[in-house]
Amino acid sequence: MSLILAVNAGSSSLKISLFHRLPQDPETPRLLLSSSISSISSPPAKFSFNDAGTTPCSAYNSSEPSIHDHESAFVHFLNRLKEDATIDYQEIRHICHRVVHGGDYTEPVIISEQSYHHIEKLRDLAPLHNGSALSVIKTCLKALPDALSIAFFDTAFHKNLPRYVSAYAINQEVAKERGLRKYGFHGLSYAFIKRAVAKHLHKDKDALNIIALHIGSGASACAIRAGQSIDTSMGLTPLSGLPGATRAGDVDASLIFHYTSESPSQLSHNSAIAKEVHITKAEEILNSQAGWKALTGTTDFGEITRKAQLSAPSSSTLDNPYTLAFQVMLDRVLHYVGAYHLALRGKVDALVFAGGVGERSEELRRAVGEAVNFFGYSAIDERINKVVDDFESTVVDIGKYDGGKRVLVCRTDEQLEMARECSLAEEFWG
Ligand SMILES: Nc1ncnc2c1ncn2[C@@H]1O[C@H](COP(=O)(O)OP(=O)(O)O)[C@@H](O)[C@H]1O
Ligand SMILES: CC(=O)OP(=O)(O)O
Ligand SMILES: [Mg+2]
Repeated sequence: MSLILAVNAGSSSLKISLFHRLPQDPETPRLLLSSSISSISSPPAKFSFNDAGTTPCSAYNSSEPSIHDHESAFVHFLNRLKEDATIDYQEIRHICHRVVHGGDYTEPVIISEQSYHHIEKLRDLAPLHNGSALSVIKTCLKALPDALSIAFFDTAFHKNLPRYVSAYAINQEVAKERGLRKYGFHGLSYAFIKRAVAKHLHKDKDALNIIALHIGSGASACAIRAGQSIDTSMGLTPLSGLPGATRAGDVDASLIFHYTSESPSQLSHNSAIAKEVHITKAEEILNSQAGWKALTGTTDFGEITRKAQLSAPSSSTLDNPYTLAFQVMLDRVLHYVGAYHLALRGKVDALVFAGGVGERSEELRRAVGEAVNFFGYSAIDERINKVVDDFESTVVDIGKYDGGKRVLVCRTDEQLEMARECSLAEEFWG
């Protein structure tokens, strides 16, 4: 039996799936089990382990205060896997690792000393991700030495961004020398979404035009034309664009120099108020002390929608921090949907919601749906929007059949995307 383990180190979670590769059908690896550790950045972490191979499928859930980072999360998973009587973990031949920043690497690579160092060098450009992925890779090399570790990059999907989209308006010699350009992220998710939506719409995936929203702890939007990413909201790092659970998203780049602990009255008496801010401090503030968490105190977008007043916002309802956080998110999402609608010249097959929030927040989908209706998207069918979780299919159509462009929810699966690519190229990996 040839097993493929796929590991996805997200900013707040570690998602792991184990697949069986069938040589007669390499395109469709069969899921044997899946596990997830969520809320890693807001402990206690939640651990789940679902054995899809047993009938009925057995599920185990627990709260794990001992898990404090991605490495301890992975070790916890491995210990649980070793106890599983139905699986022989020694049969794992390939381990696929989602690595968010690949820099100039645009294809998956086998982990070697050279590729490991390449990923390590990019650590600062994905501070919530590359280091965590490397800690899991290191654990795998030690714990499963006979399996081949392969890195799959989020950035790869955006490799053909037009130069005028990827270029920042800065000195291009410096930009080239230091690799300062838009890379874009969530690429494994967008690759999965592209295939799943094309199948759902019975369209050739290389003729598909969609606006995809991957909204989880990290959130981004992507304009896909003829199957290719032509713009995306994250940039040099996964910080820019939409706000996330702990990330600020787009802010005026000068803001960080003014983000000091001094009171406004002190500031107004100072002639020079901009401070020297160390880069690591700036990164920490914008990546880990911002986003919905900074606005409301919680990283859980579900809690935000439960506590927000969702009717039309007014100055009094916006005093409620949950309402403010919801409206900020909605405003930024609409900003990108509008821009990408134009980038695609209105030729859009579907608007697609994905990611932990996109797949679960009926409220955000409803609010976005209402706003984009005049662009010719179908009105949201509330009977479906409210019960998306009850559907088993990968793609759920939440738009009414009123002749408009489709509005879809896609249960994205970065682990399956990697396992599929790995399985198709097994001979190449050896
Ligand atoms: N019922 C829900 N409604 C809205 N948001 C939810 C719900 N459940 C989870 N979420 C959000 O999903 C996010 C996790 O998304 P996910 O894509 O799994 O994360 P990651 O970015 O770590 O991969 C959490 O930050 C949480 O805010
Ligand atoms: C790129 C990124 O932000 O990923 P995630 O949403 O999984 O943290
Ligand atoms: Mg994720």
